[in-house]
Parts: sequence; structure tokens; C-alpha cells
Amino acid sequence: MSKFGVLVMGPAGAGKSTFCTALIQHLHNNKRPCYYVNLDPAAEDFAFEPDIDIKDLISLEDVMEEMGLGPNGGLIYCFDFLLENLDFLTESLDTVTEEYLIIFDMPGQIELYTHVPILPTLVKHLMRGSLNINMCAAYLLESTFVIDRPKFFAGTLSAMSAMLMLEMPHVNLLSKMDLVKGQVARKDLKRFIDPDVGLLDDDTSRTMEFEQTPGDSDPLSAKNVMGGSSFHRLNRAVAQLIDDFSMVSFLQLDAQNEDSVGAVLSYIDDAIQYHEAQEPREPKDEVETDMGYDDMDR
Ligand SMILES: Nc1nc2c(ncn2[C@@H]2O[C@H](COP(=O)(O)OP(=O)(O)OP(=O)(O)O)[C@@H](O)[C@H]2O)c(=O)[nH]1
Repeated sequence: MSKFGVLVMGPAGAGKSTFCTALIQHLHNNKRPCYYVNLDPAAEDFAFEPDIDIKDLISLEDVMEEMGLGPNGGLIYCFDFLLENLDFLTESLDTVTEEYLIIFDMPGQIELYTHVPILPTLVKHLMRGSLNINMCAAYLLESTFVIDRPKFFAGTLSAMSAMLMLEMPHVNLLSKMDLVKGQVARKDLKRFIDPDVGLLDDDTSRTMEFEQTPGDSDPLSAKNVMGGSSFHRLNRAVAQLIDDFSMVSFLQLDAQNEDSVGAVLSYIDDAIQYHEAQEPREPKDEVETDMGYDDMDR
């Protein structure tokens, strides 16, 4: 038997830390031990004190001050530093026994999940190195995005990008469900759980915005860029890509409701166990980060 872990990811403000707190509380209530790892070098207030805190190794504030970097470049610097000092994680995680669920609370900068190979390297170390942790990713997307469908598809694309990049068991969560219940009809909500491109066609609230003003031929005019037909075509192409891959579906999460947290945990447990039962796969070749830190804040 090997160790178990969940990597809690998603854009800024999606509810990652709140979910981690609710998960830890739920595990406590059910007398299941857990081990909390904060990997957000900017996180400050915790409901439960982390067992490992990246800030004991490096903090975003110090990096931004000392290196003169912005928040995105600074974050990438912190993660590069973590990758150079993986013993910081390994030494503590080595001592964690198999009955613990290891919860990794990640930062919200979207760059980390989409176009730098830092996370795959970290995941590879955790899953395939000597630690041999059986991991599942939990990717959170705010359910209030369903009100703004292009935003919802953009978020769904980032979830898909993380799935493709990390190649690990993956559970996508529509978080903050308490905020949309009552605002979105149950049958409409179902269409966001398994997103299909038709959602954009039915988006009557935005149809007006997508119509181009007759005679407005400047493709870069504010109206055309923000709400014009090219914007609509781009959204449709993104939605079609997601539809074609047919990879992303969501579970609903209301972190304030313990039954909801328990149901999500069951999926995570199942995903981990299913993966454990499969043959181990060959690791991918390591890839180097090819972006400068300054580029991240442009
Ligand atoms: N109503 C409601 N609010 C929530 C829920 N989960 C989180 N929030 C609120 O959303 C805000 C952001 O939540 P966090 O848990 O800090 O989000 P995060 O993803 O960790 O944010 P970053 O660390 O900045 O990336 C906070 O004000 C939370 O109280 C939820 O299930 N329901």
C-alpha cells in the first residue's frame, strides 16, 4: 500500500483553501487522519495550521521584494526554488504513514496550471519518486461562472489543460454551489456538469453583445474585441474543443455542506483507488521551464 494525496488546484478565489478546511474538518469528524501541506507561498491565514508550509522555505513577499518580481514571476520563482529543494517536502512526507490523506493546497495563479511545466515535475516527484504517493487532482471552478458562459468555458479550458498536463486522476469541482442554487434551474445546471457547445448558442443574454454594429469594420474597435462576432467565434471554438475532447465533467461542491464535502471525498477516494489498481505508467521525460520570471508578469 502506498500513501494517498489530493492536489487542490484552481484559479484565484475558486475556494481552494475553504475546501481544504472543510475537507480537514470532515476527516476529523470521521476520525480519519490527514496531513495538510500549504504550497501557496502567499497564503497567510489558516483555519488549520499546515503540517508543511512552503513559506518556511520561501515566501512570495520576500521574493517580490528581493528579486523585484511581480506576483506571477515571483510565484514561478518560488516553485523553481521548491523544485531545487524537494528534500523540504520529501523529508517530512517520508514520515507520513498510509492511513493519512495528504492535502496539498495550491496557489491560484493560472499560469501554474496552463503553460509552465513546474507542476508536472512536482507531481512526478510526489507520485513516481521514492514517495510513491497515489494522488488525485481536485480542480475547482467557481459555479458563479455559469452566469457568464464564455467565462465558464474559459475556466473549463483551464481545467482541461491541467488534466492534459498532469496526466493524473482528476476530479473537477464546481465550487460555491450555495451561491447559484435557486438562480439557475436544475435542468440548466445539468448542462454545465457535462459542458456542451450548445450552451453558447442558447446564451440569449449575450446574443445582443455578439452582434456586430453595421458599418463597424474596425476589427480592433472596443466593441468588436469585447463583444463582437470574432469574440463569439473564439468562444465557440474553445467550447467546441472542450466538447470534442469530452474530458471535462464537474461534480458540485458546497464547502459549507458536510454531505457535499463527504460526497466529493468519496469520488476522490474512488479515483485514487481506481488509479492504484492500474498498471503504473512510464514517467514522461522532464521538460525545462523556458520562460523568464519577468515574462510571467507581462
Ligand atoms: N458562499 C461561498 N463562499 C465560498 C465558498 N468557498 C469559498 N468561499 C469564499 O470565496 C472566497 C475565496 O475563497 P478561498 O478559499 O480563499 O479561495 P482560494 O481558491 O483558496 O483563493 P486563493 O488562495 O486566492 O487562490 C472567500 O471569501 C471564501 O469565504 C463556498 O462554498 N460558498
